[in-house]
Amino acid sequence: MSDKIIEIEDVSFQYDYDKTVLSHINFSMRAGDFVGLVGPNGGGKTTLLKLILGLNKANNGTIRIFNTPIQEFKDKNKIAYVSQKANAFNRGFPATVEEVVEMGLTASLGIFKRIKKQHKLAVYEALKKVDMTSYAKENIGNLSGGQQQRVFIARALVSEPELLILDEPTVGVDQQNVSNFFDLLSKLNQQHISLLIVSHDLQAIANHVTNVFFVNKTIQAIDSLEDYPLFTLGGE
Ligand SMILES: Nc1ncnc2c1ncn2[C@@H]1O[C@H](COP(=O)(O)OP(=O)(O)OP(=O)(O)O)[C@@H](O)[C@H]1O
Repeated sequence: MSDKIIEIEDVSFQYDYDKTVLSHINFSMRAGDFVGLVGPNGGGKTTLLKLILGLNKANNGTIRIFNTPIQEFKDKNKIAYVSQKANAFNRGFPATVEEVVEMGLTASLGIFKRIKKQHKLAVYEALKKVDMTSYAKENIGNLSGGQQQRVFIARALVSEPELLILDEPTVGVDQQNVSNFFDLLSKLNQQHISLLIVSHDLQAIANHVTNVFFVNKTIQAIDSLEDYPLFTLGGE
């Protein structure tokens, strides 16, 4: 059995019949990889993530997730997704950090199940992994963008996924915290969580990931980000 956790072969995708967003994509990722996807705005990065998550359905080609054809893949707990702008809570949002992380257990618990002691422990462990235990009782809306993003990672980690998918998690986060955030991702990667991340933070990508791919309708593995001028990548 292959150790590839994602295998995409010759996949194309269109939202509208006259506009191909992704064309003949071949891509794979192995357990333990930390993969970065870069490319211009509108190049199809989020669309590709949604294909992998089963939220978009490919027009052609095949996708295998953890060695299973995507149509048959049911083990949703193996993958966690932190979407773009997940950190858009305003100050008045009535939930504590702890409660937000508990939401990550809803898929396995069902919404009306009581949170038991072992679930509280899982929430605490997840917060520990992102260095946020001291904020457990804080209102989520009172946290900075970078802190909120850590809480979302904790919410994603609480179900113990093997693959964490992140779509531009550092939008609106200042440079110092971007660097700290990527350090955290590297730490998780060392703890055997595979990571697939879309980001415009090219420097952070260059410093942390194991493989980088350039997505702009097609996909291409790249060895050095210096091969691509910043404006082509839509960098900030
Ligand atoms: N639900 C949708 N319906 C129709 N077209 C869409 C939809 N979502 C995205 N698109 C189009 O598909 C193309 C790719 O969008 P996508 O969001 O995947 O790009 P991206 O590389 O993630 O961009 P960005 O870096 O700006 O987030 C764009 O032209 C976009 O307008």
